[in-house]
Amino acid sequence: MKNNEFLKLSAIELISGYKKGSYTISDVIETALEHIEANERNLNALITPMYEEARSRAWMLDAALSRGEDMGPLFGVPVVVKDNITIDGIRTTCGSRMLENWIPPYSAHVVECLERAGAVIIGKANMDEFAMGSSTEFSAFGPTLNPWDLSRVPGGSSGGSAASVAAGYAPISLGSDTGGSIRQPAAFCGVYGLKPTYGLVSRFGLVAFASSLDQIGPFARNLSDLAVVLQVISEADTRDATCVRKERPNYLDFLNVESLKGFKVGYLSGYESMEIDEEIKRGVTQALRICQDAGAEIVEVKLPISTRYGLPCYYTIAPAEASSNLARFDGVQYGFSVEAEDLQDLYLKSRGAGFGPEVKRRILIGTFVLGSSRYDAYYLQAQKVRQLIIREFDAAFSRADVLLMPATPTLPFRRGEKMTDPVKTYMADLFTIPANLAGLPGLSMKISFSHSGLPIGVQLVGKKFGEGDILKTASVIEKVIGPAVTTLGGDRK
Ligand SMILES: NC(=O)C[C@H](N)C(=O)O
Repeated sequence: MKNNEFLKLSAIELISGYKKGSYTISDVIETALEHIEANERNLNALITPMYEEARSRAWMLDAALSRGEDMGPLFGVPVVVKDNITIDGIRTTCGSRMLENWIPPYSAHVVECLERAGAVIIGKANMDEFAMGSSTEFSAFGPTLNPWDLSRVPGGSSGGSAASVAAGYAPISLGSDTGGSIRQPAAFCGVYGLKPTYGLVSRFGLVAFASSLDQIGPFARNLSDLAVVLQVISEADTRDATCVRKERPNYLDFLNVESLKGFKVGYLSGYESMEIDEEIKRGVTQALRICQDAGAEIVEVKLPISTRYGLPCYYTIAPAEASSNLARFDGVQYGFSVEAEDLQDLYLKSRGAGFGPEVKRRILIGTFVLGSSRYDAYYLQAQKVRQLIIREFDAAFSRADVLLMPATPTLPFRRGEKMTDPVKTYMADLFTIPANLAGLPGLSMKISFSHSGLPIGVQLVGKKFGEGDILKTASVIEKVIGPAVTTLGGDRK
């Protein structure tokens, strides 16, 4: 096998090659690291590549393999982890100057799970600062570019995680999604990205942005890999009080279904009149047709409150929570500090120099809506709208098992295009935010490529803990359109 071929393999294919002795884990990791080194100058998908750690872990796993030890479900598989998820001893920057030199003394629950499963973490992915943004242009470490077109953004905030999987750095990666940060970059980079149900995956070790919305989830290039990672990281954990104790199903059981007979797919109507890219609308229609051909009943669903008020509701609640969560970065803790005259001056100067423009904007908005004279008019009102959105989804799920809709209103946009107008950037989350507000799982997947060669994504939203329904529907679609591909000479179809 030519070395580059390793980079196109799925996690499951890699493991089967190790088992057969076709190549070693060190061969694969070395190839991935060389590929990263050759491409990072263009792509900038990683803030911290972990060359030495990955090499020694690969060596250790090869030795374990030769001793015939048990292989976990991600044995020897290269993985990239978003840089707001802690790894013991590896700096975790959150894309911010504020944490530029912060080395956490503990690993996130999901990282422990990955390591127990045998994964080899090869780098920490670039991201919008503190996960605030939709283009990865708000990283203090420079923007990540879209591997399908370097003049365009990869989406955000988990742009580095999505770009890594699309560019063949690793078959899987982890991101976090507060308002679309997994699903929107997955759509822009043409890969799978899943935001699990709120409470399915422990956030222990995830640096908090908006705690009532944040969830960690996987990126992959095919559904089997995605299901394996979900299985591995969704292990219950008492260190996150929101992580549910209920038993998780075997997510692989939902794949390889032949038919959707007796299953109802909700088609989100009413958005056609909005400013949505025509090719994305056609992508949704194509996905619906595949479901229908597989025997699903297509029912019309309306979400008028979510589509109209989801965005302002999110951009009130998320900044409010962020302004509180980010209060801990005060110039005293976490290492970042600036010379100052007194304590007040230290706060002002450290926060002034440590945070970038979008984070400052969110803190200002959050502090504003929580002010005692404005709390009722903004924050409380947004909480009421959130309840209405939850009820609206409950009604929709009394008619349908899953909902199918666009992942984003536009194809990947050009670098710099939306930097001067934050509201334009916020619009990128139009279709992803409602699932966060209602705590529901959502998957974004590539359905095809546009005439200009850019990936087109669609989104499936499920009931609470309905990841299985999503995987089942997506697997029927994958069977027709094939898995996602890397930019390494894969067919764009
Ligand atoms: N964090 C997210 O899920 C992304 C969202 N675009 C935001 O900036 O809040």
